[in-house]
Amino acid sequence: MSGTVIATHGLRKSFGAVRAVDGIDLDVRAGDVYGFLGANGSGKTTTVRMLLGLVLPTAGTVEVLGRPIPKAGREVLPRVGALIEGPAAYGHLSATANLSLSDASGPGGSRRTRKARIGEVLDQVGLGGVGKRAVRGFSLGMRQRLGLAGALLRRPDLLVLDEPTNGLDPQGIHEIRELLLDLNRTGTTVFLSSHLLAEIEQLATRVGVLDRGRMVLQDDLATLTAPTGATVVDTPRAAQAREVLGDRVLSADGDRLVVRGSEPAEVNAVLVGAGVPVHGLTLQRPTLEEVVLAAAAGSGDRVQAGAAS
Ligand SMILES: Nc1ncnc2c1ncn2[C@@H]1O[C@H](COP(=O)(O)OP(=O)(O)OP(=O)(O)O)[C@@H](O)[C@H]1O
Repeated sequence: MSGTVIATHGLRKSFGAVRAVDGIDLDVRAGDVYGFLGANGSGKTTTVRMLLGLVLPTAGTVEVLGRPIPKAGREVLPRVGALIEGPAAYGHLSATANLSLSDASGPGGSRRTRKARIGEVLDQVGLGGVGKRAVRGFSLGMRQRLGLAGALLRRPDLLVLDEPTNGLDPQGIHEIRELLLDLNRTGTTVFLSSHLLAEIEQLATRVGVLDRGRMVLQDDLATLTAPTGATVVDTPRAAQAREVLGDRVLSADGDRLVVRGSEPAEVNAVLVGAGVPVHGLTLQRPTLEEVVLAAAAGSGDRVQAGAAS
Protein backbone atom coordinates (compact mmCIF):
# COMPACT_ATOMS: atom_id res chain seq x y z
CA MET A 1 0.00 0.00 0.00
CA SER A 2 1.35 3.42 -0.83
CA GLY A 3 0.22 7.00 -1.09
CA THR A 4 -2.68 8.67 0.61
CA VAL A 5 -4.81 6.60 2.96
CA ILE A 6 -7.23 9.23 4.27
CA ALA A 7 -7.94 12.50 2.49
CA THR A 8 -10.69 14.90 3.40
CA HIS A 9 -11.37 18.20 1.68
CA GLY A 10 -13.30 20.97 3.37
CA LEU A 11 -14.96 18.42 5.63
CA ARG A 12 -17.67 20.00 7.72
CA LYS A 13 -20.41 18.84 10.07
CA SER A 14 -22.92 21.13 11.68
CA PHE A 15 -25.41 20.18 14.35
CA GLY A 16 -27.90 23.04 14.20
CA ALA A 17 -25.86 26.17 14.84
CA VAL A 18 -22.85 24.21 16.14
CA ARG A 19 -20.06 23.63 13.62
CA ALA A 20 -18.63 20.49 15.23
CA VAL A 21 -16.16 20.02 12.35
CA ASP A 22 -15.37 23.13 10.38
CA GLY A 23 -13.75 22.54 6.98
CA ILE A 24 -10.84 20.20 7.66
CA ASP A 25 -8.36 18.73 5.17
CA LEU A 26 -6.95 15.54 6.64
CA ASP A 27 -3.92 14.07 4.92
CA VAL A 28 -2.96 10.63 6.24
CA ARG A 29 -0.36 8.62 4.35
CA ALA A 30 0.44 4.93 4.14
CA GLY A 31 2.63 3.87 7.03
CA ASP A 32 1.69 6.78 9.28
CA VAL A 33 0.75 6.58 12.89
CA TYR A 34 -1.41 9.67 12.63
CA GLY A 35 -2.22 11.34 15.94
CA PHE A 36 -5.43 13.36 15.82
CA LEU A 37 -5.18 15.62 18.82
CA GLY A 38 -7.89 17.80 20.28
CA ALA A 39 -9.57 18.73 23.52
CA ASN A 40 -12.86 17.13 24.53
CA GLY A 41 -15.59 18.50 22.30
CA SER A 42 -13.22 19.70 19.56
CA GLY A 43 -14.83 17.42 16.97
CA LYS A 44 -12.64 14.30 16.90
CA THR A 45 -15.40 11.74 17.29
CA THR A 46 -17.59 13.46 14.73
CA THR A 47 -14.67 13.39 12.27
CA VAL A 48 -13.96 9.72 12.93
CA ARG A 49 -17.63 8.92 12.38
CA MET A 50 -17.57 10.70 9.04
CA LEU A 51 -14.45 8.76 8.00
CA LEU A 52 -16.34 5.55 8.64
CA GLY A 53 -19.52 6.66 6.90
CA LEU A 54 -21.50 6.63 10.16
CA VAL A 55 -22.33 10.32 9.94
CA LEU A 56 -22.91 12.23 6.74
CA PRO A 57 -20.90 15.43 6.25
CA THR A 58 -22.72 18.74 5.93
CA ALA A 59 -20.12 19.69 3.32
CA GLY A 60 -16.82 18.44 1.92
CA THR A 61 -15.51 15.05 0.84
CA VAL A 62 -13.93 11.98 2.41
CA GLU A 63 -11.67 9.46 0.69
CA VAL A 64 -10.42 6.37 2.50
CA LEU A 65 -7.95 4.00 0.81
CA GLY A 66 -8.46 5.98 -2.37
CA ARG A 67 -12.24 5.58 -2.54
CA PRO A 68 -15.07 7.97 -1.65
CA ILE A 69 -16.94 7.52 1.63
CA PRO A 70 -19.77 6.82 2.19
CA LYS A 71 -20.31 5.82 -1.49
CA ALA A 72 -17.67 3.08 -1.60
CA GLY A 73 -18.10 2.02 2.02
CA ARG A 74 -18.97 -1.61 1.27
CA GLU A 75 -15.79 -2.03 -0.67
CA VAL A 76 -13.46 -0.06 1.61
CA LEU A 77 -14.68 -0.64 5.15
CA PRO A 78 -13.80 -4.37 5.29
CA ARG A 79 -10.17 -3.21 4.98
CA VAL A 80 -10.57 -0.78 7.88
CA GLY A 81 -10.55 -1.78 11.54
CA ALA A 82 -12.34 0.70 13.77
CA LEU A 83 -12.79 1.33 17.45
CA ILE A 84 -15.02 4.21 18.43
CA GLU A 85 -16.13 5.42 21.82
CA GLY A 86 -17.29 2.76 24.23
CA PRO A 87 -17.18 -0.45 22.18
CA ALA A 88 -20.37 -2.41 22.61
CA ALA A 89 -20.38 -6.09 23.53
CA TYR A 90 -22.92 -8.61 24.81
CA GLY A 91 -22.21 -9.04 28.53
CA HIS A 92 -23.64 -12.53 28.84
CA LEU A 93 -21.47 -13.87 26.01
CA SER A 94 -17.78 -14.72 26.15
CA ALA A 95 -15.13 -12.58 24.47
CA THR A 96 -14.72 -15.28 21.82
CA ALA A 97 -18.47 -15.45 21.15
CA ASN A 98 -18.66 -11.67 20.83
CA LEU A 99 -15.84 -11.61 18.30
CA SER A 100 -17.38 -14.50 16.42
CA LEU A 101 -20.65 -12.56 16.15
CA SER A 102 -19.08 -9.36 14.93
CA ASP A 103 -16.97 -11.27 12.42
CA ALA A 104 -20.05 -13.07 11.11
CA SER A 105 -22.13 -9.89 10.91
CA GLY A 106 -19.64 -7.83 8.90
CA PRO A 107 -18.70 -8.26 5.27
CA GLY A 108 -15.64 -10.17 4.20
CA GLY A 109 -14.94 -12.28 7.27
CA SER A 110 -14.21 -15.83 6.20
CA ARG A 111 -15.83 -18.46 8.42
CA ARG A 112 -13.11 -21.01 7.67
CA THR A 113 -10.40 -18.91 9.30
CA ARG A 114 -12.60 -17.35 11.99
CA LYS A 115 -11.54 -19.46 14.96
CA ALA A 116 -7.85 -19.03 14.27
CA ARG A 117 -8.19 -15.29 13.69
CA ILE A 118 -10.13 -14.82 16.92
CA GLY A 119 -7.49 -16.72 18.89
CA GLU A 120 -4.79 -14.64 17.29
CA VAL A 121 -6.36 -11.23 17.99
CA LEU A 122 -7.21 -12.16 21.59
CA ASP A 123 -3.55 -13.03 22.12
CA GLN A 124 -2.49 -9.81 20.40
CA VAL A 125 -4.48 -7.63 22.80
CA GLY A 126 -3.52 -9.66 25.86
CA LEU A 127 -6.88 -11.38 26.38
CA GLY A 128 -5.67 -14.81 25.33
CA GLY A 129 -6.34 -16.33 28.75
CA VAL A 130 -9.87 -15.01 29.21
CA GLY A 131 -11.49 -15.64 25.83
CA LYS A 132 -14.06 -18.02 27.35
CA ARG A 133 -15.13 -15.67 30.15
CA ALA A 134 -18.35 -13.66 29.98
CA VAL A 135 -17.68 -10.04 29.05
CA ARG A 136 -19.97 -8.96 31.91
CA GLY A 137 -17.08 -9.50 34.33
CA PHE A 138 -14.55 -7.53 32.24
CA SER A 139 -13.05 -4.27 33.45
CA LEU A 140 -13.33 -1.17 31.26
CA GLY A 141 -9.74 -1.75 30.11
CA MET A 142 -10.51 -5.34 29.12
CA ARG A 143 -13.57 -4.18 27.18
CA GLN A 144 -11.43 -1.62 25.39
CA ARG A 145 -8.99 -4.37 24.42
CA LEU A 146 -11.84 -6.54 23.23
CA GLY A 147 -12.97 -3.65 21.03
CA LEU A 148 -9.47 -3.41 19.65
CA ALA A 149 -9.42 -7.17 19.03
CA GLY A 150 -12.61 -6.71 17.01
CA ALA A 151 -10.93 -4.00 14.97
CA LEU A 152 -8.03 -6.34 14.20
CA LEU A 153 -10.10 -9.36 13.13
CA ARG A 154 -9.93 -8.67 9.40
CA ARG A 155 -6.22 -7.84 9.46
CA PRO A 156 -7.00 -4.31 8.29
CA ASP A 157 -4.78 -2.07 6.18
CA LEU A 158 -6.00 0.90 8.21
CA LEU A 159 -6.93 1.12 11.88
CA VAL A 160 -9.12 4.02 13.00
CA LEU A 161 -9.20 4.34 16.78
CA ASP A 162 -11.05 6.96 18.79
CA GLU A 163 -9.33 7.48 22.16
CA PRO A 164 -8.09 3.86 22.30
CA THR A 165 -6.46 4.13 25.72
CA ASN A 166 -9.50 5.60 27.50
CA GLY A 167 -10.13 3.71 30.70
CA LEU A 168 -6.82 1.83 30.64
CA ASP A 169 -4.34 1.83 33.50
CA PRO A 170 -0.69 2.79 32.82
CA GLN A 171 0.30 -0.82 32.15
CA GLY A 172 -2.64 -1.23 29.75
CA ILE A 173 -1.74 2.01 27.98
CA HIS A 174 1.82 0.81 27.58
CA GLU A 175 0.68 -2.52 26.12
CA ILE A 176 -1.70 -0.91 23.64
CA ARG A 177 1.02 1.51 22.57
CA GLU A 178 3.44 -1.36 21.92
CA LEU A 179 0.75 -3.26 20.04
CA LEU A 180 -0.04 -0.30 17.80
CA LEU A 181 3.63 0.28 17.08
CA ASP A 182 4.07 -3.42 16.23
CA LEU A 183 1.08 -3.35 13.88
CA ASN A 184 2.43 -0.21 12.26
CA ARG A 185 5.84 -1.83 11.76
CA THR A 186 4.18 -4.66 9.89
CA GLY A 187 2.42 -2.27 7.51
CA THR A 188 -0.82 -1.12 9.15
CA THR A 189 -1.56 2.59 8.91
CA VAL A 190 -2.92 3.81 12.24
CA PHE A 191 -5.18 6.83 12.74
CA LEU A 192 -5.85 7.53 16.39
CA SER A 193 -7.55 10.35 18.19
CA SER A 194 -6.58 11.50 21.64
CA HIS A 195 -6.89 14.47 23.95
CA LEU A 196 -3.53 13.55 25.51
CA LEU A 197 -0.57 15.40 24.06
CA ALA A 198 1.98 13.07 25.64
CA GLU A 199 0.27 10.03 24.16
CA ILE A 200 0.38 11.48 20.66
CA GLU A 201 3.98 12.59 21.11
CA GLN A 202 5.01 9.06 22.06
CA LEU A 203 3.14 7.28 19.30
CA ALA A 204 2.60 9.43 16.27
CA THR A 205 4.73 9.96 13.19
CA ARG A 206 2.30 12.59 11.92
CA VAL A 207 0.08 14.94 13.87
CA GLY A 208 -3.11 16.87 13.22
CA VAL A 209 -4.41 19.26 15.84
CA LEU A 210 -8.09 20.09 16.04
CA ASP A 211 -9.26 23.16 17.91
CA ARG A 212 -12.99 23.86 18.11
CA GLY A 213 -13.63 22.07 14.84
CA ARG A 214 -10.71 23.57 12.93
CA MET A 215 -7.35 22.06 12.04
CA VAL A 216 -4.70 24.38 13.39
CA LEU A 217 -1.71 22.20 12.60
CA GLN A 218 -0.87 19.17 10.46
CA ASP A 219 2.62 17.89 9.80
CA ASP A 220 5.14 15.13 10.46
CA LEU A 221 6.14 15.03 14.13
CA ALA A 222 9.81 15.04 13.12
CA THR A 223 9.30 18.28 11.20
CA LEU A 224 7.31 19.90 13.99
CA THR A 225 9.95 19.06 16.57
CA ALA A 226 12.99 19.56 14.34
CA PRO A 227 16.06 21.22 15.89
CA THR A 228 15.72 24.99 16.12
CA GLY A 229 19.35 25.75 15.24
CA ALA A 230 20.27 26.49 18.84
CA THR A 231 22.16 24.51 21.47
CA VAL A 232 21.21 24.25 25.13
CA VAL A 233 24.22 24.46 27.46
CA ASP A 234 24.30 23.51 31.13
CA THR A 235 27.18 25.09 32.99
CA PRO A 236 27.79 25.96 36.64
CA ARG A 237 29.53 29.16 35.43
CA ALA A 238 26.78 30.70 33.38
CA ALA A 239 28.02 34.28 33.83
CA GLN A 240 31.47 33.41 32.51
CA ALA A 241 29.94 31.46 29.63
CA ARG A 242 27.88 34.51 28.68
CA GLU A 243 31.00 36.63 28.52
CA VAL A 244 32.75 34.11 26.29
CA LEU A 245 29.81 33.61 23.94
CA GLY A 246 28.65 37.24 23.78
CA ASP A 247 25.67 37.83 21.51
CA ARG A 248 25.43 34.15 20.60
CA VAL A 249 23.51 33.71 23.86
CA LEU A 250 19.84 33.84 22.95
CA SER A 251 18.47 33.36 26.46
CA ALA A 252 19.62 32.38 29.93
CA ASP A 253 17.90 30.78 32.89
CA GLY A 254 20.05 29.90 35.91
CA ASP A 255 22.70 27.37 34.87
CA ARG A 256 21.11 26.93 31.46
CA LEU A 257 21.89 28.98 28.35
CA VAL A 258 20.42 28.77 24.89
CA VAL A 259 23.14 29.48 22.37
CA ARG A 260 22.97 30.12 18.62
CA GLY A 261 24.61 27.24 16.75
CA SER A 262 23.52 23.75 15.82
CA GLU A 263 26.79 21.95 16.58
CA PRO A 264 27.07 21.19 20.26
CA ALA A 265 30.68 20.01 19.81
CA GLU A 266 31.67 23.41 18.47
CA VAL A 267 29.97 25.24 21.37
CA ASN A 268 31.67 22.85 23.77
CA ALA A 269 35.09 23.51 22.23
CA VAL A 270 34.64 27.28 22.54
CA LEU A 271 33.62 27.07 26.20
CA VAL A 272 36.12 24.46 27.32
CA GLY A 273 38.85 26.33 25.42
CA ALA A 274 38.04 29.38 27.53
CA GLY A 275 38.14 27.37 30.75
CA VAL A 276 34.35 27.21 31.28
CA PRO A 277 33.20 23.79 32.59
CA VAL A 278 30.29 22.31 30.64
CA HIS A 279 27.92 19.78 32.26
CA GLY A 280 25.57 19.20 29.39
CA LEU A 281 24.93 20.08 25.75
CA THR A 282 21.86 19.28 23.66
CA LEU A 283 20.37 20.46 20.43
CA GLN A 284 17.32 22.55 21.18
CA ARG A 285 14.05 21.10 19.89
CA PRO A 286 10.57 22.40 20.59
CA THR A 287 8.24 19.98 22.34
CA LEU A 288 4.94 19.14 20.70
CA GLU A 289 3.25 21.10 23.48
CA GLU A 290 5.18 24.24 22.58
CA VAL A 291 4.35 23.79 18.90
CA VAL A 292 0.67 23.31 19.65
CA LEU A 293 0.60 26.34 21.93
CA ALA A 294 2.24 28.46 19.28
CA ALA A 295 -0.18 27.27 16.59
CA ALA A 296 -3.34 28.06 18.50
CA ALA A 297 -3.41 30.39 21.43
CA GLY A 298 -5.78 28.80 23.90
CA SER A 299 -5.86 25.34 22.39
CA GLY A 300 -2.74 24.08 24.13
CA ASP A 301 -4.20 24.40 27.59
CA ARG A 302 -7.40 22.70 26.44
CA VAL A 303 -5.46 19.72 25.19
CA GLN A 304 -4.25 17.77 28.19
CA ALA A 305 -0.49 17.84 28.45
CA GLY A 306 -0.37 15.35 31.34
CA ALA A 307 1.95 12.38 30.89
CA ALA A 308 0.56 9.30 29.22
CA SER A 309 2.73 6.73 30.96
N1 LIG B 1 -25.33 14.27 17.54
C1 LIG B 1 -24.99 15.50 17.95
N2 LIG B 1 -25.93 16.46 18.08
C2 LIG B 1 -25.59 17.70 18.48
N3 LIG B 1 -24.34 18.09 18.76
C3 LIG B 1 -23.37 17.19 18.68
C4 LIG B 1 -23.63 15.84 18.25
N4 LIG B 1 -22.46 15.16 18.25
C5 LIG B 1 -21.51 16.03 18.63
N5 LIG B 1 -22.04 17.24 18.89
C6 LIG B 1 -21.29 18.45 19.30
O1 LIG B 1 -20.22 18.62 18.39
C7 LIG B 1 -19.05 19.04 19.08
C8 LIG B 1 -17.91 18.05 18.82
O2 LIG B 1 -18.18 16.82 19.45
P1 LIG B 1 -17.27 15.54 19.29
O3 LIG B 1 -17.88 14.44 20.10
O4 LIG B 1 -17.02 15.26 17.87
O5 LIG B 1 -15.93 16.01 19.97
P2 LIG B 1 -14.69 15.17 20.49
O6 LIG B 1 -13.48 15.94 20.15
O7 LIG B 1 -14.78 13.77 20.01
O8 LIG B 1 -14.91 15.20 22.04
P3 LIG B 1 -14.91 13.99 23.07
O9 LIG B 1 -13.51 13.57 23.18
O10 LIG B 1 -15.49 14.63 24.29
O11 LIG B 1 -15.83 12.95 22.47
C9 LIG B 1 -19.43 19.18 20.53
O12 LIG B 1 -19.76 20.53 20.76
C10 LIG B 1 -20.66 18.30 20.66
O13 LIG B 1 -21.48 18.77 21.68
